[in-house]
Amino acid sequence: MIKPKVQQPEQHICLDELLSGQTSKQHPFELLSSLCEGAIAVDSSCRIIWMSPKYRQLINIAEDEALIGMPIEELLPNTQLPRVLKSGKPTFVDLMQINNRWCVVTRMPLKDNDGTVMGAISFIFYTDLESLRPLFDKFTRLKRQLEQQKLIRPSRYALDDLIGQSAIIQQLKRQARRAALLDTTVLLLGETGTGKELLAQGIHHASHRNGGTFVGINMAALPESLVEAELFGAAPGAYTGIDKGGRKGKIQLANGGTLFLDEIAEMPLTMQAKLLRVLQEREIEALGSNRLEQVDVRIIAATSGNLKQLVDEGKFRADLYYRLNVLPIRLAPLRERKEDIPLLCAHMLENIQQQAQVPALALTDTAQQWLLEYSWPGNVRELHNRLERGCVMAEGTAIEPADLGAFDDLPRVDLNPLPTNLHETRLKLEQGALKEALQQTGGNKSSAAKLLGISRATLYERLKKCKGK
Ligand SMILES: Nc1ncnc2c1ncn2[C@@H]1O[C@H](COP(=O)(O)OP(=O)(O)OP(=O)(O)O)[C@@H](O)[C@H]1O
Repeated sequence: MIKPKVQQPEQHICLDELLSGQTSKQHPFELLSSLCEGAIAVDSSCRIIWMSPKYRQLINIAEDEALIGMPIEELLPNTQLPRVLKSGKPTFVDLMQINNRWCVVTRMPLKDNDGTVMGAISFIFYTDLESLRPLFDKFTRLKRQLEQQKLIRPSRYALDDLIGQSAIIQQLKRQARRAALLDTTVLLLGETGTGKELLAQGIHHASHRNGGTFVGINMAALPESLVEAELFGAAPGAYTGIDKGGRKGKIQLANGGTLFLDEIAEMPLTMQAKLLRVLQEREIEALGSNRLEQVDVRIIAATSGNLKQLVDEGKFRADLYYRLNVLPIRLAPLRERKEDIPLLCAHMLENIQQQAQVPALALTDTAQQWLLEYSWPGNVRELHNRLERGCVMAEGTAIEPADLGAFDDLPRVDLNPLPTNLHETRLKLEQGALKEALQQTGGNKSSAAKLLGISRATLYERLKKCKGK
């Protein structure tokens, strides 16, 4: 059955009627002005054609200041009236901050009898938001929840996402699978960028807790004053700015799931005592509360430092260290498992090229060779960053060592034209020649040595000398 078309009432004001006063005996703009807390109208080019006295007061504009004809965006940079003009559609209820006061605003297009948009008008209906308090409270609560959700890092990775064929990676995966079954506290030890967070997510994913939440928090990124409320939550009224219902901490948010404490060595000593109670008693006490709450979380902690040494120096609680160190798992640096580099590169290049929608770029043989020779202080994260850089910098169809930043840490050659120490000058010239030769040969050390007329061994020795400078 064909439904009859329902005519929607047009939601706009007819400008001709408005300006000719046909809508009322009173001047139409005066009528509008009396209905609300302020109103402003613009023409089709977004210039002000009228403003009510109350609106002037609201934005602190003197009565005699001439504003007619001025582009509205010069006066109110955040105005939404241009949008209404463009779309020809009204916005009925919007919140807008004018002079630090929240206002409820309604905006309507002004149309002529043919329906052509000739301008737009904005009405401020409320400046006292007390009557809207419940709506406002709900808005604030939802906004805060959203912010908290953003802080919760969802478990996006499974153990299969850990790339590598080396015996080290295979063993790491086996250890992680066993840890996932055991539900005990795990301590991940490894340099920056070795994949500690990735592994923590993988363990959560493979555990019976995978229906719960994975909550990650980086202790190094939190100011000390916020650690307690962030981790343990805060009772209502614990300090100003806390919601009526109090605030949940990360431990509560991870209830039933896994809490990942990254850079645990940075945790302040006072908080270490509270964390110990979580591990021993499985209970927490929110900031400003004297009530204990039971929690069921699995803790995975991680550090790139030496926790044992911190214990010996009195900077980390020994009892907490032993509680965390139940199942330590070491993640080897990339330089100890270089055989994983080709596979990692293949996966990463595919991802980068897919995401950036750029044509496929391969690595030249010399670039591959350089990747295997480099020491990778930033580990897998650095590998990813260098490949991303390579994809951006490559000029031809393949990525050269220079595109990966291979020669960045060779010192810059800056020759002083004035006579100076002969030894220094010779060294600088030598550095320049080495850098130039490597760049010309795309990083191929044998070719560079040939070009310079020295042996490969001498080239290595000179390079070492340059880096030491
Ligand atoms: N074996 C791997 N396979 C695939 N990607 C990896 C691997 N290891 C690390 N990565 C990637 O490298 C980046 C760094 O990993 P992650 O953040 O887990 O390291 P981290 O050890 O927690 O670093 P930090 O100590 O600096 O926080 C991430 O993008 C991660 O996905």
